[in-house]
Amino acid sequence: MKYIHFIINPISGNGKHNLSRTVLDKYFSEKEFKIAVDYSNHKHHAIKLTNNAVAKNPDYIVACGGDGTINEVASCLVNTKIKLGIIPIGSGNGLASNLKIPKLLEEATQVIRNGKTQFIDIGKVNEHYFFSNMGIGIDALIIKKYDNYKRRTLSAYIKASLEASLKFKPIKSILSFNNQIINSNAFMLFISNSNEMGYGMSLTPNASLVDGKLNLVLIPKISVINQIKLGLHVVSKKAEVFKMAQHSLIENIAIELPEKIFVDIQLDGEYHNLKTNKIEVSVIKNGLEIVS
Ligand SMILES: Nc1ncnc2c1ncn2[C@@H]1O[C@H](COP(=O)(O)OP(=O)(O)OP(=O)(O)O)[C@@H](O)[C@H]1O
Repeated sequence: MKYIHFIINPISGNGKHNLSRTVLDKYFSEKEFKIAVDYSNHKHHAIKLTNNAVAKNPDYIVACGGDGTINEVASCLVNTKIKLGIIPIGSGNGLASNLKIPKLLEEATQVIRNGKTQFIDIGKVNEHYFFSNMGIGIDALIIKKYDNYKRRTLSAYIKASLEASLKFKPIKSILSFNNQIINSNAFMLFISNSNEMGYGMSLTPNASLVDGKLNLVLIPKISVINQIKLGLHVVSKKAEVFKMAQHSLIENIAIELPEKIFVDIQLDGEYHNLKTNKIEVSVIKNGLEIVS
C-alpha cells in the first residue's frame, strides 16, 4: 500500500481552491492508499511540516500549492528517497506547467495515483535550492513588491513590475562562469531550470529540467523603452529574441556584488534577503525524483 503525505497551502492561488482531507479521501481510497494531510499556517511552515513527514518515511510527499510551496516542500526532499508530487493550486504554477501536470484536480490526482516518476535537475544558491528559477536585480524587486499586494494575480504582478522598473537601479556585478569573467551593470540576472516563470510567461522558453544545465539570462542597464519591449517579449514567451539579453547555458556561476553588503533575490517566486554579497549558483543533475 502506498503511503502519501499531502501538504496543503490554504492560501495558494488566493485561497480559491477547496482542497482538503475530505476531498482527497474521495480520490485516494483507503483500500489502496494510506494518506496523511497537513495544512501550512504561515510562510515557511511547510518546511517544518515536510521535515516531520519525512521522518515517517512516506513514498510520496505532495506539495499542494504553487511554486513557493513546492520550493518549501521539495527543498526538504533533496538527498532523500521520497518522491515529490504536485497538485498545482497556486497562482502562477510555473514548474507544474513545465511538467505538464494538469490543473484539474481529478487529473492531477490521477497523475499521483499512476505514480510514474522522472528525475529533474535542481538549482542551488548558496545553501538554498530552487526548482524553477531564481533572480537578482529587477526580478527580486518585482517579487518584493508583489509580496506587498494582498492578492497574487497576474495584474498584481504586472503592477509590481511597473513599480519596480521605475525604482530599480542597476547593480554592479562580477560574474564568473564558463571560463570567463564579466563585469556588468546588471538590470536583470535571471537563472532558470524551467521553461516557464508562471502565468504562462517565460524568459527561457528553451530551458529543460533534464539537461544538466541552468539557463542564465543577463540583461545590462537598459532604457525604459527597452524595459517595456522586454516585458512584452516575456509575456509572449519570445524573450530569446530580445537583442539586449545575453543567454548562456551554465553548470555553475559565482556572482559578486561589490557595492552591496546583503543581496535581495527571488527564489521560485519568493523574496529572500541573503546576508552576503557573494553568491554561488550550481545545478544538481537529477537531484529530485518527481511524479509527473
Ligand atoms: N497559511 C498561510 N498563510 C499565509 N502564507 C502562507 C500560508 N501557508 C503558506 N504560506 C506562504 O504562501 C506563499 C505563497 O504560496 P504559493 O507559492 O504556494 O502560492 P501562490 O503564490 O499562489 O502560487 P505561485 O507561486 O505558483 O504563483 C509561500 O511563501 C508560503 O510560504
